Amino acid sequence: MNHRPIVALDFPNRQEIETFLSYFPKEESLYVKVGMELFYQEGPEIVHWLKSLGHDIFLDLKLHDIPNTVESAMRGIARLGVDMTNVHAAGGKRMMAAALNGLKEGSSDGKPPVLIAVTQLTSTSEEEMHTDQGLSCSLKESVLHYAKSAEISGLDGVVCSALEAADIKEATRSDFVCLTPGIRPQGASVGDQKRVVTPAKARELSSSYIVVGRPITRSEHPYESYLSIKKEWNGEI
Ligand SMILES: O=c1ccn([C@@H]2O[C@H](COP(=O)(O)O)[C@@H](O)[C@H]2O)c(=O)[nH]1
Repeated sequence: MNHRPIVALDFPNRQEIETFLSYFPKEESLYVKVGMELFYQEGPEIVHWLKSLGHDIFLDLKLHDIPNTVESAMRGIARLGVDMTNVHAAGGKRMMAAALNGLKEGSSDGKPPVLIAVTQLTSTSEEEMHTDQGLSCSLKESVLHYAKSAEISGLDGVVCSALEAADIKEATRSDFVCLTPGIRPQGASVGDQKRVVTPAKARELSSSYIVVGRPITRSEHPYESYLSIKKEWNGEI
């Protein structure tokens, strides 16, 4: 197994990314996450630049709007040539189907990016879900409900905590993707995350991809931290 953790490039500008990437060997092809912070500052050019360096891109903009708006936005995202992107499952089945349609229409090579849906953010606890969202079911039930909705809408998978991945895999088709942020090596600071799992545990619990930000980006030795997390994720330590 040689799976790369997806590195969340949560930086405010390209200059800070250049500094961060200078810790990595030039030939190391990474799978990186471009999120709102970076994309809203630097725009689509940041995607083109990262691709030109040989990196794979997960564009994490978590779209959530009326179906027509999301469909049009996804047409543009497909033209950027990213590898994976996402919406919020809470936008509903019609919105998710429209997102998929937009991606298909926008991809000139007939290979649209992988499309996944956020179920419950990994920074949300069960208690917060009850009070903030007014839901009375368990968090796991809510996540499973959103995962099934995403599958029915034709999406490739979901964003969830690794804590829910095994149940989702059981309830969906065999190649359904469970991309799991909220990853923390043993003893690392949890920050604002609530449903956290170590890289080794995420592997055990059937995550398809792990997304890791601060344990790598805020490390004094980013490349060493990346390699150590990658090894743990691949079951090598
Ligand atoms: O439910 C979600 C969805 C997305 N994220 C994103 O993943 C990274 C995690 O960063 P850490 O620094 O490792 O906490 C971040 O970019 C989030 O936007 C998530 O954490 N949870």
